[in-house]
Amino acid sequence: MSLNRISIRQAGAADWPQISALLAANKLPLDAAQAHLNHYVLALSGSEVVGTAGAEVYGDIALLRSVAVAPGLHRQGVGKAMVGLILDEARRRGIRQIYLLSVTAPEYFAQFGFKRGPRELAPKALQASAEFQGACPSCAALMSLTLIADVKPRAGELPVAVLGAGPVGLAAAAHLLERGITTMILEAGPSVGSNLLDYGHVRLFSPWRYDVDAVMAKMLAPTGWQAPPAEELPLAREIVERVLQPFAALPQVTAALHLNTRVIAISREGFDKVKTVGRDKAPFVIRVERDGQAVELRARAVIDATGTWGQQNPIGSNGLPALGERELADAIFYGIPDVSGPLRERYAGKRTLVVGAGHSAANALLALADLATAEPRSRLAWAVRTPTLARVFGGGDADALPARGRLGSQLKALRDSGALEFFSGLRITALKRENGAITVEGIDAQGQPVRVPGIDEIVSATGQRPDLSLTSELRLKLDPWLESNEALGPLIDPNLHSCGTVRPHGHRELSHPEPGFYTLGVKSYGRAPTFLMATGFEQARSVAAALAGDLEAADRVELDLPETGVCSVGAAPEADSAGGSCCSAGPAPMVAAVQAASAVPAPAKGGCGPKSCGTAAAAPARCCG
Ligand SMILES: CC(=O)SCCNC(=O)CCNC(=O)[C@H](O)C(C)(C)COP(=O)(O)OP(=O)(O)OC[C@H]1O[C@@H](n2cnc3c(N)ncnc32)[C@H](O)[C@@H]1OP(=O)(O)O
Repeated sequence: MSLNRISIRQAGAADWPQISALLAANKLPLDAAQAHLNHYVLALSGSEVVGTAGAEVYGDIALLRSVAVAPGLHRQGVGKAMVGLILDEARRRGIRQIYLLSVTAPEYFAQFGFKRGPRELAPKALQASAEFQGACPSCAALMSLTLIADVKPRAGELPVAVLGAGPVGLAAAAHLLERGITTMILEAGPSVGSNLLDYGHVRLFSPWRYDVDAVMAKMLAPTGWQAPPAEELPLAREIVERVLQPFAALPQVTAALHLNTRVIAISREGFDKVKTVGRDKAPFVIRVERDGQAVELRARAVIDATGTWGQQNPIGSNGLPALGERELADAIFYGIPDVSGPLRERYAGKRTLVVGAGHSAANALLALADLATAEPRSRLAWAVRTPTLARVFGGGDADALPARGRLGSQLKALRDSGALEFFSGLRITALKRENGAITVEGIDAQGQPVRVPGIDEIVSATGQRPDLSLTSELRLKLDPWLESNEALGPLIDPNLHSCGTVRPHGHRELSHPEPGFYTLGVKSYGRAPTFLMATGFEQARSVAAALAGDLEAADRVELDLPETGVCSVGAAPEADSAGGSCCSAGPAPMVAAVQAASAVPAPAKGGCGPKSCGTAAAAPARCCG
């Protein structure tokens, strides 16, 4: 930023001598300022510091202080530019309220919207700060400015609740906010993208261009956010770091986002599932657990984008936990363990059985194979329920997502190399602890009993299923076996399709007999393992348009998904939802986005005034600020 020949930049530790000289010349306190320099900005004329402003940040509140401009440059907009910058950065950081103490310039700060208030009402964190503890005199006026208002819907206008702050939930929130719809995002985890972070080490096979929702990108653009390289493949955690966290830091998103808020159940106010008359007018009631307390929130519509990651399928081939599975839980990892990172010791030198035929299993097997190379005592076994492996190995070079094709080809090469014991057509029925190891029991493709003794660890990559307990009091229409939205079932049934192309679909397919309730994202596919993040973004666009009453846009669904290269005509060889088939792009883990480095904007920077009381006209000896 430059005002004629004045430039403004963030302060650094090396700037302290010039900053302290300017503050002292303006009789502003130095106490504790140096500790907050990372939230200070400077105005420079050449290399000379001619202005400064700073903030002390305490969670989601801040104290503006140290606003000073060299006398020869007063009233040229330097102060305004610095304060404006600090307020913008504070909003971006999610600071809800900013305070200041000033003796000389309350009227000056009033032009930014700061209002005076009783000093006793300042939050405790500020009361404990150096300025409140004596650096500013007791007569300094307390002023405050609300940067992010709490989401309180206007009378009669309840928010739309988005359940889940993963990529699709946040995309839905982006589309709703863009349309001016009051939105409330409820996320069980402590961070946005909590599920993605669970397998953050996994490289996804969809390049960035499929992994960033267009409206999220549009909302991020004014912050200086840079889209990641379109053709690069992200790690799962990079999607969180490079897209979801910067998006969540936008003030309007921060204001709508409730972390650590687990949805327990959803119903309609005053209506159980049976009662019909007037049902469509009744608000939704969302029961959540927050800080150990059950709380009920109201919403005019609900978008369930909670995914399926929290509900891992069991190992038993009949969909029930294998006999003994629960008792052996400490030796079973459900998902994709980070064997080259924190879990290396758990698997090094062990005999590990991977169960599952999807991309998650492939990732786990390839990582364990690398570990076995480094730790030759490690041994690897792989069990799949299907006797036919064409879909497991995927379309290779014919796959429109090269990384997805490569994953299948690498897995085939590993199997062909003999580096692993391979059990195809194994339907696991029981797990037992025998002689200090696990014995796996099952039936082979010919119906003959199979026993695999001597397993130390099991990685279960058998896919996920939706948690339907949240919605048991709502009227949903689900596919009887996929538990997907009913209308999507025939489009994605792995018994019928071996192909990744899903007909474009939107709000109509995603709605239920329960008016105002939509299932989006991986959960809309139920147990079908073929969901792509890009599908979810289009779902979000269509549903937000429908909720805004823009049916023309809502019905104009457009979806261009990459082919798998293993499309077959007619029925697929065998349905096997275990851990994501090679249809489409597999479960969310394998599908999403890019690589990292936090794109979260730099923290806010920002001061009290003279250190003693008196009127400004009397030019007090100590200013505050
Ligand atoms: C929270 C704290 O930091 S409190 C400490 C405040 N700082 C001080 O007291 C140090 C001495 N003062 C200064 O350094 C400067 O005068 C500042 C920082 C208050 C203002 O910076 P400047 O760059 O001169 O102001 P800027 O150009 O941004 O704004 C000018 C406008 O504010 C108004 N203004 C400037 N100072 C004051 C003031 N003390 N009270 C009321 N209005 C003021 C001017 O009338 C002008 O309005 P206009 O544009 O309509 O003419």
